[in-house]
Amino acid sequence: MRSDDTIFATASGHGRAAVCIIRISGPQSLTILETLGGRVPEPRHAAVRILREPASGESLDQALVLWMPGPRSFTGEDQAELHIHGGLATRAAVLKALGAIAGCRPAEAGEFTRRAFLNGRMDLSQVEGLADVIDAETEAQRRQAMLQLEGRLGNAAERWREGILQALALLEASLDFSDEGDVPEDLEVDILSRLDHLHAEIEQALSNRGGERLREGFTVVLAGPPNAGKSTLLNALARRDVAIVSPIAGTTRDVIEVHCDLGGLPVVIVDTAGLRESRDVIEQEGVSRARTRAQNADLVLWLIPPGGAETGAPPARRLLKVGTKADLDRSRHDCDLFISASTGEGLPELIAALEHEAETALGEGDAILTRERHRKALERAHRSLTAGRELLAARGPLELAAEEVRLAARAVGEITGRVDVEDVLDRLFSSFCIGK
Ligand SMILES: Nc1nc2c(ncn2[C@@H]2O[C@H](COP(=O)(O)OP(=O)(O)OP(=O)(O)O)[C@@H](O)[C@H]2O)c(=O)[nH]1
Ligand SMILES: [K+]
Ligand SMILES: [Mg+2]
Repeated sequence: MRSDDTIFATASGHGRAAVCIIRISGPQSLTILETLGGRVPEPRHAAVRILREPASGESLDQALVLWMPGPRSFTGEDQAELHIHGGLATRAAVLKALGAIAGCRPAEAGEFTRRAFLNGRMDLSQVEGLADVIDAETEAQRRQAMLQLEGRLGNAAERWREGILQALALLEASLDFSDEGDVPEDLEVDILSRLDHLHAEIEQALSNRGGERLREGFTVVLAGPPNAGKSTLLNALARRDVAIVSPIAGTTRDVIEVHCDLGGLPVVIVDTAGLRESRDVIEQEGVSRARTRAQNADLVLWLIPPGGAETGAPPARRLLKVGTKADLDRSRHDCDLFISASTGEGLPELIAALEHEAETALGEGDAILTRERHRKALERAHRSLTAGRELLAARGPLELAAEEVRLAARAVGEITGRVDVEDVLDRLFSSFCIGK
């Protein structure tokens, strides 16, 4: 992979479509546009051109073309765009013509965005924000992703890093003083109070887990004895026939997931095998998977059919007891809610309860951290700041305190990619699709 190659890829989805957008980025963008489409339009002005196969002159398609010289482009390089017709043969013909041009090759996954990052057009947290904008399935996820793309996390991280570096500069200065056996006390007090402040801010950001959960979705596991009505409820919540329902106990074995949008919040509903002792090895596997999913869920709905026991629920972070088949009988005690998937009774109340639970867990969209990667980096920064403060307060070796503060700055810098991030890069960009 050479970074001075000119790369191209379809930026729109796969399959037949009215229009297909091909992005081109790199030093040859201008000549490629000229070779295929003739006269190049004004920068950032769309124009209609007939695209021609360079060798034969045969017309390939009528396209809308754009010329976007760097550095004011997405990647920061010279870029061109071809909006061609989205037929499969048209697309194949234009891509083939592009691939035949020397020094021009198909882009790798995430390569456009990688170039944007390397050219300083966006920081790593914005790159992730962009990925999240593309993956967002609900309104709350979209809003959070946009805030990250606009720099909410990146700006916070930069502010912390600068604050830490300022404290470090003061520490280095007092190191010089201490060589003369004379560390001004007010300087140390100043450094400590700066570190305290940063420590508290980072701690607050870490305490909010709503962002990561909003990205991943709030997980609700439907659990209960066989025939409790779990799959029937899943189908009712999904409003489609996702899972097989039958009067035979032990119908469901696999874990079945449905992504729902409840009031703009992402909720993943998970149907599982009925919990019981079984000699059937396949059912045993299903039951073991059900228990694992229940343990990791944000919420377990423990479904109790008429005549069923309220006990036997798997260990869970949070659990609601739901009496099912209320049309038949509702004599069970101690249920939080009653529903009947057949008559629809109690379903609005159940959905409202789920919305409320999701809202409480996902927070108000004010979380700054949205990924495990951010949390790991910030936790390391927090630990180093703690160690640095303690060393300073205990009048320990200043060199060691300074080293901890330096480590904290580096850890915070990983969030935006300002320091040593080669290993982070490959992992991140390889999760992108081609053409991004
Ligand atoms: N009367 C009535 N029957 C229901 C209701 N909900 C489900 N049933 C019936 O109960 C039986 C079992 O339903 P399922 O949804 O397959 O139950 P399950 O908990 O998924 O069962 P397993 O997958 O075997 O563990 C089916 O015959 C359903 O039609 C309800 O609200 N009222
Ligand atoms: K069943
Ligand atoms: Mg089932």
